[in-house]
Amino acid sequence: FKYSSYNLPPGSLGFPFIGQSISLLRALRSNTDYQWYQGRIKKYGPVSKMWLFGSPAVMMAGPAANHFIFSNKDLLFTGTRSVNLLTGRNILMLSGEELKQVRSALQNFLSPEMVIKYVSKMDREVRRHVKLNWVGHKTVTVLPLAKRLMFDIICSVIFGQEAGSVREALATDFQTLVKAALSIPLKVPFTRFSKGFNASKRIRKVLRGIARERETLLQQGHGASADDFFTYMLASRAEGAHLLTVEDIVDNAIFLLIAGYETSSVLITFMLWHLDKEPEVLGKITEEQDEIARNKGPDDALTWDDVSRMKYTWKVAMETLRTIPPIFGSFRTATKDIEYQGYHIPKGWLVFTAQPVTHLDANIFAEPSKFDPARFENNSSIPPYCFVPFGGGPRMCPGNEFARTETLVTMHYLVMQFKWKMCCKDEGYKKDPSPMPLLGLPIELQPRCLPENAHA
Ligand code: HEM
Repeated sequence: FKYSSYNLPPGSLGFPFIGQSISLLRALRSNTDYQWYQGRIKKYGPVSKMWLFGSPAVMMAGPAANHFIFSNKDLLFTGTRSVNLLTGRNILMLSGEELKQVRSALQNFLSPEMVIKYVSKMDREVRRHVKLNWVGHKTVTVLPLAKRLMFDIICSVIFGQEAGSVREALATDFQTLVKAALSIPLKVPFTRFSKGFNASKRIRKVLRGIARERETLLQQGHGASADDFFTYMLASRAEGAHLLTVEDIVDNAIFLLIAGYETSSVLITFMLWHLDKEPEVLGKITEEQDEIARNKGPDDALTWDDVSRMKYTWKVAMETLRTIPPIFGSFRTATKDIEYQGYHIPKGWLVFTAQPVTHLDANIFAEPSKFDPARFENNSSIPPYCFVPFGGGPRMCPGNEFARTETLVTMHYLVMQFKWKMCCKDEGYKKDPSPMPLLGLPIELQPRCLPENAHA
């Protein structure tokens, strides 16, 4: 009734607050989400309305919808209530001048010029992990190991020299926090949410302490050589680049730590999952990595130049991101009434687009279910807004170069040192909502005979 003068998109809103949430979450869990989106598109067309996650929502599909969502200035990022309560005032919740300042600071901190400096830290962490958790083991379970590795890498960049002690203290709390992010925000003891909330308080206390310490060091003129996120943000504040308080810097550090390890660990896990089924692709990656190793001494760390030569390995990563994107969709909220393809979208409604709709469209990617890294041979043949694992437009993932580099460094050492076989050949996966192999991907490991002169 409220919208009687509006031309709302087709589709039923269903039960208020619940609507289609359970049905979408169920489809994600059973890995039939693509069929779920297609079912709606067939029934209502590429734009349709529903209730989702407590809000009236509009699902849009296709490259034009991706473009619209990524670039419309009246659509804002929104976290769920749980995410907002757990992670505080981070980049996802900001708008206007504050967003501009934070976005620019994070983008600079993760820019290619900075990532070049992080390669040696990544190399050190990957070698340490491989030695500790992989070498000498007959079987390992990939997902938890990849998560811990990616967490330690992002910690080494956020905390700098003190990363070791901080990450030991916080790793479990971060896992609890991430698990709570999609829970119902009930502060009742022993619920997922209240455990996450307590974890977030502990994390915030430790990070606040570190930030204050770095602030004092900077004021005393001792911070110049520090290379951690806190010093970087405090120094850029002193130069007038932003006005963030210590509390804001802590909130953004928490968000970076989460954003920085969940997604890339999924990518690494599914690269190994695909490679187990694709011996030819594995052969080509191995050739590329052997060639890089051949030109290095046994203890030489990988360099930016080495990473830049891993072109085929990155194509395999892109094909993995196309087939199993770590983030299934982009969500925004309309800050005022807007129009899309003749339909009205009222202020306050959620708008979302799902990546698989374009990633698995046969008109864009021929034989979409085939795993074929060669389709990325010529990137310009992929039309704009069709391959969007990192989103697009002004809010595109600023960590994409960081993710590319840590993924390639990790794949180098895994491919060089091991052959692997999935313990359960037909292990499938679910999305909860990030994709995860049903058993976490247990694999049998065998050390690989290295080519002559190769480093490891
Ligand atoms: C394979 C790995 C990754 C994937 C697939 C990925 C994907 C994404 C996507 C889809 C978005 C949201 C885009 C949107 O809705 O428009 C995003 C945002 C973001 N990502 Fe990533 N990401 C990855 C790794 C990383 C890493 C390693 C970092 C940090 C070190 C990072 C930091 C961020 C941040 C800060 C945002 C929010 C940007 C903003 O609000 O403007 N991501 N990412």
